[in-house]
Order: sequence, then C-alpha cells, then structure tokens
Amino acid sequence: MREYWNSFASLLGVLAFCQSLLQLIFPPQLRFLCLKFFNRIFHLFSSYCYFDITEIDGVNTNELYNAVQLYLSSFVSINGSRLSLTRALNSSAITFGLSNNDCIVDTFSGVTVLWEHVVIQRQSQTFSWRPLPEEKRGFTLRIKKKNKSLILDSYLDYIMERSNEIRRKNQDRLLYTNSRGGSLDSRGHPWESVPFKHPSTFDTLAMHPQKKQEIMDDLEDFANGQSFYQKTGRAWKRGYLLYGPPGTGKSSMIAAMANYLSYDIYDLELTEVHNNSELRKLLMKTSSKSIIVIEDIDCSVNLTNRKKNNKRNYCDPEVRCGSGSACGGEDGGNSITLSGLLNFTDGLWSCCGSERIFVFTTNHIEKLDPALLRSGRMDMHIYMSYCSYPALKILLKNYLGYEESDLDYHVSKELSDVVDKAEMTPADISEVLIKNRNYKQKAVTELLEAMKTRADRNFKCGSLRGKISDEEEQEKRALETPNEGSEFEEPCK
Ligand SMILES: Nc1ncnc2c1ncn2[C@@H]1O[C@H](COP(=O)(O)OP(=O)(O)OP(=O)(O)O)[C@@H](O)[C@H]1O
Ligand SMILES: [Mg+2]
Repeated sequence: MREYWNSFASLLGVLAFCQSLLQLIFPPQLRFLCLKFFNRIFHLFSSYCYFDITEIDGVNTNELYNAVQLYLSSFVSINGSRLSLTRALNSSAITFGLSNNDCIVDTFSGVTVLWEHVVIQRQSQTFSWRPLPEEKRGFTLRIKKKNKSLILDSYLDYIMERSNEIRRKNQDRLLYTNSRGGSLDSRGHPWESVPFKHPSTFDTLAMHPQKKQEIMDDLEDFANGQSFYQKTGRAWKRGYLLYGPPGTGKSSMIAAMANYLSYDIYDLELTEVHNNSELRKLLMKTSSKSIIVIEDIDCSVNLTNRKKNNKRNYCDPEVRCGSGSACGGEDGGNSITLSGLLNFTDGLWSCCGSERIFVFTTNHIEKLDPALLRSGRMDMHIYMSYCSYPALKILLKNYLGYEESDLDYHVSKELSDVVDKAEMTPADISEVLIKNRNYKQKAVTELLEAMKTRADRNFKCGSLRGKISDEEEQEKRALETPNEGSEFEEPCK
C-alpha cells in the first residue's frame, strides 16, 4: 500500500514539474492547451474536487459569495492572524473576514473542508453595463470527492441559514413605513425604513408575568416551528390581535416582540394604501422574519370603507366585499376593502415569504368586523388591561429600582388593594413615577394618592368615567386623523 502511495506521489510530482517546464518552453496558446490537459489528468487522480464561488456572477452580485464571507467571519476571528474588517450599513457590529488568498479549514458533519479566499487583478475591463471592481474575488471550496454529494447540498444550505442569522444579529432592526402613499423609491421599493431602536422589551413590559410568559413561549414556538408548519401544510405566519384602552402598552408590546425575535417591523398605514392590489404589492415587498403591524385597525378599514361607501355600515356584506362581489364597491376597485385585507393576512397572498407575524391593535374590539375575529384568523387575542398589582411591581422596579421587599408592608398592601379599583393604565402610572423618579418615597406616596383619588372617582361616578374615557378616545382620534376623527359610527350589532 505504502509503495502505491509513493509511486502516486511521484507521479503528481512529475506532473507538477512538467507544468512548470511547459510554462518556460511553449508559446502561450500551446501552453494553455497543455496546462488544460495536465490539469485534467491531475484532477482525475486527485481525491479532491473544487468549487469556485465568485463575487460577481455575470453582472449580478452572487449571494452565495456574501453568505460564505459572513459565515466564515463567524469563526475566522478566533483563528486568523491577518483579517479584513468590515462594518455594513445599518450595522452596529464589525465583522471579520479572510484576508486575500488566505485559507481556513471548516468541519461540517464530521467532514473537513478547506476554504480559500482568492483575489486576482482583473486583466482588462470587459464591456459591462455597470463598472466592475478592479479585483476579481471569490472563494474556492475544496472537499474530498467522496464527500461531495454528502455535504454539498446541506452544507451550502447551512451556510445560507447561518449567514442570515449573523446578518440579522449584526444589523440593527429596521422600522419600515409606507407613508409615501404608494410611490416607489429609486430601487422600486414602496417601503421607507429607519433604524429601529425602541428600548421596550418583555422585561420592561408591565403585565401579568404568566400572561407575558405565555406570549413569549408562543413567539418562541413560532420562530422555531418551521418543520411544524411544513408538516401540517400551514403558512408559516402568526397573527396577534392586541386590544385594550389607550396607554396599556399595545405599541410597547409590538416593540418588545420585535426585540425579542430580532425581527424588522413593517408599520402599515392603511389610509395610505389606495386599493387591494397596492396592498398585495406592499406585502410582496416585505421580508421574512418581520412583524407587519396595523395599528388601530377599527379606524383604518372602517374609515376608508365608510368614506367610499357614503356612510353605510361597514358590516354590510356588500361593503365588506365578500366573495363574488366586485372589490372596491362603487368606485370601480379604487379602495381597500376588508376582504382585501383578509386576503392579505390569510389568503393565498399571505404565503409569499415566510416567518411573518401580523399584529393588529385596537382600542375597541367590539367595533371590529366578526370576520376579523373568527377563529383561525388572528391566532391569539391579547387583552392589554389596566395596571394590575403584578404589573405595578414591574413598573416600580423599572422606574424606581424597587423590589416588593423595598416597600413598607402597609404601603404595598394599600397599593395592592387599590390598584384594580383605580383602573389606571401603565402609561398613567409611568407618568407619576417618571415625574418623581429622583424622590422614590415621594413617588410611591404620590402614586398611592393618585390611585386612591381615581378609585374614589370610579366608585362615585362609574358612568361618568365611561364618558370621560370616550372623550379622551375621541380627542386622540381627532389628533391622529384631523379630518375624519369626528365621524364615529355605531359598532356592529
Ligand atoms: N404595559 C406597559 N408596560 C410598560 N410601559 C407601558 C405599558 N403600557 C404603557 N406603557 C408606557 O406608556 C407609554 C404609552 O404606551 P403605548 O404606546 O405602548 O400604549 P398603547 O396601548 O399602544 O396606546 P394607544 O392605544 O394609544 O396606541 C409607553 O411609552 C410606555 O412607556
Ligand atoms: Mg399604540
């Protein structure tokens, strides 16, 4: 056996020698042919095969090249002695890369592979619609021939997956908006984006810890549920309806969800969408691993339909534009309808892209069309309630750094007794605590006073409180939609 290997090694040595000799003696064309011939023979006997992944494929950027670069960056930082460093747009992290013509060994499923980063000068600028870089870059993957089929497919898939993860981790989250009202930017995108830096997390969110845990588990199950969704033939998406009075943390919850899963947010302003087909286009331009949000859903769809349909009740099936009717009603398909919206979240269109979460918020669940609430449409209905005692403890910890044990026994007893009766939102309570955050004792005393006053008032004039909050609500709507805020309609009976 050893003799066989010795003779094989000497054969390779001779071939390499002939190659260099040819370079000296023959003219270039002949040399090229001979080299090709010897290379063929060399590869025939070699136990390795090679794959080139170039940076530019024709004139398009090769996604696989970028993925490999990012993937290798996750472990070259430990091994390399000379590395290239990059920081991408919108990223707060620095990534390491292999320097020119450096190699690195990787192991996947017990198989060892070698990566080489190849950089060569481009000889002459060939004709191209866009200027090409002066250097030709690429990665060469060397693997044993016998492992080729075993690892090629799954290894490359694994690299794509890992690189996406790294990219998401490195890149700051983005908040997209369609506030341009359907016009496209220079790259044909209907969404505008800004870095998303909302500090709300599930730790800072004041709500019952058990309920919070349920939501976190549900999100986790969703994010790890690719195989489940595939196996059951369901689109990989999930819908949450957040409802409750203003200031109870619906928007904060959305931010916490995005931060928890590291997803981007698409804040869909329905009043800026002119018709159902525009809505579909917007959906097609959203990326996976994102949360698509429609805030105050009772106002958006309701208002548009009502406006387009001369104040008819939007629960009317014609207005809702159910199956068979011409969507858009009287204006020849020039409005967004409830059925268009449902198709967007639930129908065939909802499946373009994957791993997406839809979140609708409302202050008035009773005003929503039953079609939106039907089981299976929104997977979870989450009531964001007035502040409870467990939620209050979280706020005290957030704003004052107080644990329950830091409070005087009588004070904590009084707080726990009065908090439900006071019916104050976390936003109300936060305001009192922020104002006095440098005087902790005073903050607690003032909060207790405010709660007692509110509880008394609620007890004395419960019906009046209802009116007040309705006024607050109308005021809020008027501020948000100055021209349309006064047009409130009776909820569906
Ligand atoms: N559950 C909560 N936990 C922590 N902070 C909260 C909570 N609810 C409200 N807040 C505080 O109150 C402010 C307003 O809350 P947020 O905008 O999330 O309420 P909302 O329910 O979305 O109200 P709206 O119905 O008016 O949109 C937030 O900036 C946050 O600081
Ligand atoms: Mg909100």
